[in-house]
Amino acid sequence: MPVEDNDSQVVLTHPEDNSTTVTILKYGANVLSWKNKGKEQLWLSEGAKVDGSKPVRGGIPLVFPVFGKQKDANHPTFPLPQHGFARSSEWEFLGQTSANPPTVQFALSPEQVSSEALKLWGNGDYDFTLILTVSLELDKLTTEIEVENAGEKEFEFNWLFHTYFRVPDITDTLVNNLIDQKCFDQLLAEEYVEKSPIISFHEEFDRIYKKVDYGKTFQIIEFGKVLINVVRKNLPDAVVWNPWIKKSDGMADFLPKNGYLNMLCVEPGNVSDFVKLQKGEKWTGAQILTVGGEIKVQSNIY
Ligand SMILES: O=P(O)(O)OC[C@H]1O[C@H](O)[C@H](O)[C@@H](O)[C@@H]1O
Repeated sequence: MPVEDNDSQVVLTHPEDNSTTVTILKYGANVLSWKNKGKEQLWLSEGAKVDGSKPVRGGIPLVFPVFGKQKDANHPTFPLPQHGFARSSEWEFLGQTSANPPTVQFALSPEQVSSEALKLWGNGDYDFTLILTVSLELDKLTTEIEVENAGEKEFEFNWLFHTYFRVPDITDTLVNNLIDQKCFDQLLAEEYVEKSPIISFHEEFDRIYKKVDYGKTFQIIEFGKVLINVVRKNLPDAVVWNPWIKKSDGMADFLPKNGYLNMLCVEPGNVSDFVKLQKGEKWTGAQILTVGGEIKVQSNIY
């Protein structure tokens, strides 16, 4: 069975390799697991709630319509909770759109969002349709989002795939191709230009890399081997995050407590500004994740 629809989850299995699978929770349309040839690629907290009682800690949470907590009291996203409501709403499973590569779609529109949450965004005056498409290939997972303004009123939103990758040891993990990119360091609350040719992790890390050329591939590397390549379509920004000891200790659903050693978030999105959609307009963005391959060194001139 290439696609199984259980009550709360949808499981895709690659027709040519039954150890290549992806599991998606309908709540949040949160990818919980991506196994490539038997090897798990994503980190999911052992304390993650998958019963719809709170957003999932791990996998690929979906961030919409705001990233983080809005500071501008005049912006319509200001009343929303951190990272919006897409990750805490039950999405509708639309079904399978292709058998090979196995591909499925999920939808979110105001009917699926709690009326309390809806009211927190533009007084509930916005109408929208979100379609998430998840496609599983050998050595490759693609997640694509389409946002449509289905109402009368223009709205603005952020989008982000908050992808938690599983890594053997964060202290041996590197990320390349962010040199010379503008970034906002959320810990220092300062903007500067990244000068490291390759990023390493020795403490809490929380940076928003802004408007990075689409030709750039971010590679997660360990001991000279590429674990994952992250390619973006129409998602200019990337958040890189590891909570380290103190921050993960403060998150009740972050388990085991030393789990920060085995995870790294590289999160493609549109968060440094808002996407604006007029009535009837559509916008799409995607992340394309592939396993392995050669190291690519890309400066700003390549
Ligand atoms: O705890 P959450 O609401 O899931 O947010 C988890 C993290 O998301 C992003 O990566 C932000 O850059 C972090 O500042 C935040 O801590």
